[in-house]
Amino acid sequence: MSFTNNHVGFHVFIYQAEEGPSMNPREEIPVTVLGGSLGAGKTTLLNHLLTSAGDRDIAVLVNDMGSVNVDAELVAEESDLAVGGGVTELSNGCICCELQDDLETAVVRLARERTFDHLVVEASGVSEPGPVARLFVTSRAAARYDVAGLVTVVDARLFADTFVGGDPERTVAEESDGTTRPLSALLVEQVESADLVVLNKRDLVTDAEIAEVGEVVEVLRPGVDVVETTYGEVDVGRLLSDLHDPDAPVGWRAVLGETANGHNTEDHAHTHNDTSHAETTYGVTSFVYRRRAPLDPDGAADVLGSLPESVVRAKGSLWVGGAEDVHYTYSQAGPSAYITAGGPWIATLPEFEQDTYRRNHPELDWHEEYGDKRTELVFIGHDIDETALVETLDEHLLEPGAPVTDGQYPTEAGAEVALAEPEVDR
Ligand SMILES: Nc1nc2c(ncn2[C@@H]2O[C@H](COP(=O)(O)OP(=O)(O)OP(=O)(O)O)[C@@H](O)[C@H]2O)c(=O)[nH]1
Repeated sequence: MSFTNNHVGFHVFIYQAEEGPSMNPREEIPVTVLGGSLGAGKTTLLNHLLTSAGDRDIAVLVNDMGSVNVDAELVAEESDLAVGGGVTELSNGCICCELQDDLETAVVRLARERTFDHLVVEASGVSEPGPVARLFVTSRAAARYDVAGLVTVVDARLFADTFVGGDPERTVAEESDGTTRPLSALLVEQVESADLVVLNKRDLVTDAEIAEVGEVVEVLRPGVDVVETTYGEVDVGRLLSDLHDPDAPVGWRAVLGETANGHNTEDHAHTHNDTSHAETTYGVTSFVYRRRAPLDPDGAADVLGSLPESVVRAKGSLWVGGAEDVHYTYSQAGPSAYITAGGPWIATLPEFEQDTYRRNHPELDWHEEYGDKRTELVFIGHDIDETALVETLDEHLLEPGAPVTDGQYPTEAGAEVALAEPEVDR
């Protein structure tokens, strides 16, 4: 079976086992959200899933935009051939006409109209699975569904080339509507939100490369389940099992000593005004740079916009000279680095607001003089020359309140400055 149409929206395929659905219709339906960069092997994995579904009735929802159309055909076609007509399209082949991109309406309606054991949603190429999964927790869909897992399919070859000293063929992730994001940032964020990481294209990397990729994945998302596959041949039971842990640690937060909700898990008194080290995990190292002083904006841009290649991931809070009220955040993943203006530091709020905030956030690392204002950056990578990096950053520290004449960053909340961006695909 194949079909073509020019609608934008979602396609749903339901693989119906011969015995019919086995679940109680009133139970919440488990949802697995499948993410991964363009070409990582999501469609290949979906085809494997549908051909190995056994007695499960699985609904697969794929984002139908431009090139993804072809994927929809592939899923239908291949599964059709392999399982003998078990895959059917919902609502005359396309539910997009009235629903457009309204995934929420689509899944609520799907649960009402059809009975199936498990929903698999393919998140589109440049998105992270997290926001799609949140839909099943916070919207009307929450009543009918339960998130079973966020699965990220990683192109192991591309990941190795991007983070393990290679030379990536692609550096920018592009959606069919023309939206682009640095591929490195996307790869990191997709791993950081995963419950299960499928390291696909195992055949294209050496044993040493896959070991290094595994190390980086582990430090980005400590304790995450990892499975290595070729052509997406993952154990279906494992893929669809209940894997989701909303409190699972994110690497950079763990290095800071924070939980998934941003709360500190330890007393940092001993690390004030100094760098602190996390355990070395599998040879990938991480450390925190903490100072109770602002950085000069030009210097920060220079250093943080051209970190050594040994740094895979850096993230944290910036106190910037000349914009002393604004809590900036910094985020780097491989060759991309951004500074974003956040809200005000708590220390700049009226006193009663500070008190209320601090009562509600007793874990907030508060300095007698500077409150929460701090420069606090986590660096994760391979054999980073920590001493050199710390010295360079220290050279750009300013006295709190020192005047800054140039190099200002925008101060309105949400404003972003790109310090480093990868070149568009060669
Ligand atoms: N060598 C190798 N190729 C693979 C593997 N898995 C998938 N491929 C190939 O990689 C290409 C992309 O695979 P897809 O499954 O279409 O990837 P995708 O993530 O669905 O891609 P988009 O839908 O474009 O985001 C195809 O040519 C697959 O045949 C693998 O394990 N090894």
